Amino acid sequence: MPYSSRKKTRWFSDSDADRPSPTAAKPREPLIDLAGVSLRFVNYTDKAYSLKRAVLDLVLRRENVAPVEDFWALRDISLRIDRGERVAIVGGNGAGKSTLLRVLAGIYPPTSGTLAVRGNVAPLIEMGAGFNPELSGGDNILLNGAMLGVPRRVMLEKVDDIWEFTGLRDFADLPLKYYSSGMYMRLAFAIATQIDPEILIIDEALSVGDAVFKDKARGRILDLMGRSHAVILVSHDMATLRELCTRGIWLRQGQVVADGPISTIVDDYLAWTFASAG
Ligand SMILES: Nc1ncnc2c1ncn2[C@@H]1O[C@H](COP(=O)(O)OP(=O)(O)OP(=O)(O)O)[C@@H](O)[C@H]1O
Repeated sequence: MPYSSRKKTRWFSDSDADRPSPTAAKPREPLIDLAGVSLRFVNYTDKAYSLKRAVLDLVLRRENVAPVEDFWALRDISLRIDRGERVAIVGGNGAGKSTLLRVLAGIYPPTSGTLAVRGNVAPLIEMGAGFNPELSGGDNILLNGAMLGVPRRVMLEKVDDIWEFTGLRDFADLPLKYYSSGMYMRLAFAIATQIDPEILIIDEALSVGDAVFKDKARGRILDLMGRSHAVILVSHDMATLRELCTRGIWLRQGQVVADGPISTIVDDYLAWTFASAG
């Protein structure tokens, strides 16, 4: 993935990895380091801003005339994730969880602050976003593989596994536009998980497909988690987070309100949720 060109993102070098930790007896190896990361979305809020006015602005070369409203989805986030950690991000709707994952995956560059990442990142986010509905399932496997940076030769070796896993081999030549949404997600999931990630980022991907496929998908995610050096997981399923994660980070309105052992964070978050609901 061509993340190295992204602004404000520093990628650790191998020499960083070799450097002994000056403090800890058992060195902790940082894989992700965020310092003061904030992210601003610019929302165009003026409902009266019409196409006609946009054309006039263009013709008259008027700039920035549509009123905009800044929205800070992440505010001053500093955190470090070490090798071996399995981190859950919890928080209510709109707290900034998915946005934080996208920053970690290099999809959104921070507006301010710095992000350093060591290792290749596999985001199970927006799976199938690069699919072409006009192409067959088979062609989409190769296309998606290329987008994930997997060489065609390697992807060809995986095709059989992908069809086996999805159970959709009979539909390999069918254009994707004729797949049901469940079939589409199965294929997207199978392709996205044909990778060998160092850092695994998962956004609510534990509930893909029908009951049978869900079990298979979960098994595959557990397998990937076992092979990854660090995992960052977003889910509203607190029981799953307790089971799979070691550490929790609680986000509220784009800020970290608590960071600690998973059981403490889930307990505190649930207590706060019920207290604020009642
Ligand atoms: N592309 C965007 N443009 C403008 N605002 C956005 C954009 N993406 C997200 N937001 C806003 O940023 C805030 C955080 O969104 P985000 O999707 O990160 O929340 P979340 O914690 O993942 O929520 P949920 O649990 O509902 O999925 C929300 O207020 C959302 O409306």
